[in-house]
Amino acid sequence: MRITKLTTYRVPPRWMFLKIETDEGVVGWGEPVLEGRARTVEAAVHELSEYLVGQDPARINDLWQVMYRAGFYRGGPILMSAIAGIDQALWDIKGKVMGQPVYELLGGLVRDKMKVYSWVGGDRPADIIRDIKRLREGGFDTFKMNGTEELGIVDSARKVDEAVARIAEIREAFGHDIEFGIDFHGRVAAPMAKPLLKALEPYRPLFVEEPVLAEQAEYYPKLAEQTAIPLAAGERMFSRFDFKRVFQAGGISIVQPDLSHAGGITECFKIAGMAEAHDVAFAPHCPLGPVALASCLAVDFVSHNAVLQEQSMGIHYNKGAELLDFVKNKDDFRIEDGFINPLRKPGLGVEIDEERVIEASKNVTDWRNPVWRHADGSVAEW
Ligand SMILES: O=C(O)[C@H](O)[C@@H](O)[C@@H](O)[C@H](O)CO
Ligand SMILES: [Mg+2]
Repeated sequence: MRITKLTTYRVPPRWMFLKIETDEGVVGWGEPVLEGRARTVEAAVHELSEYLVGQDPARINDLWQVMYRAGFYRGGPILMSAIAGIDQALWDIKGKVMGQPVYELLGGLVRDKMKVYSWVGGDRPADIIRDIKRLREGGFDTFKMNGTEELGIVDSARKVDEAVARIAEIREAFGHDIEFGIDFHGRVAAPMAKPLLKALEPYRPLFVEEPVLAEQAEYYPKLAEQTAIPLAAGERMFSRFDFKRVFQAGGISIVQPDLSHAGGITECFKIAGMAEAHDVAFAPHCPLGPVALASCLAVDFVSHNAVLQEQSMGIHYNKGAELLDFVKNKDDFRIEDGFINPLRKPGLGVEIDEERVIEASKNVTDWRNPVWRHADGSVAEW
């Protein structure tokens, strides 16, 4: 079998799908995208396609190594997102050729269902109580929310109190009948992470995500020393080589690589194994589309230390399209009591509605995250 064509489709809300065709008619789908940089990743995919066309799609490991190593420069969000989507599509092809879901090719199920969580409260964490009440009716009991709005490198006790009051209100309303992660979203600098974690401690969140930015990873073990709250990070780390330093330094209890940013199934399966060796939980980041989610699930269902899966149904980013709008087999993604079942169809288990994808790709705006500024006009982490 030979790869014959790679076609990319940028679609709302901010995703990109990749279709890889072969000379035997088997087609694989991937989701190579970096939120806000879809066109850049698209260019990287098409640069890589110069090598890929004519190659045997079955040789995923060799193709991965060539894409990672043979361009001299390596790693980082753009290239690793391009590789991720191509890798996903190659696994989709392999599964379809062998008539098996990808998780079977990776050794079979370690669990019967996977716990998922839902975002609440949006960019500026408001209306959280309302969102939680609504989602609980849908069977969710685990959530994630932003911890703060703009926050200065050093900021006031009042800002800390505002952030904590929101969490106190949630515990007041729901007690420990629900669990939630708090995403600091890179908005909290090291000087403020300490007081914020200390003030949040009594409310026992399930985890705090990106307690500081990935480029400040040396603070993870220091922050972990001062708090019992499990710390999570990973959406802005892009390969085993990024994660290995975090495992060596310690401090992170949950790693959250993104299957569409960290080299795909081939790479994230290895990251999950590295995490297990360090007694670290695996909880893939996935505020994206259905192929990204299916790729997460393929690794979740074969990883003993997979604990929680992010999914984007109802997320504040999904303006213009929802998670399953481009999927024919919507029912396979049904979430019951906060769990999702394995996608049992061959390959990734996603039947893409190609006509709808093509239609949506004709008139797509380029999503950009907002540029936030502090009161003094300086740039604020979003
Ligand atoms: O945890 C999450 O989902 C992420 O922090 C998410 O909010 C960002 O990755 C966003 O998608 C970037 O544009
Ligand atoms: Mg996050």
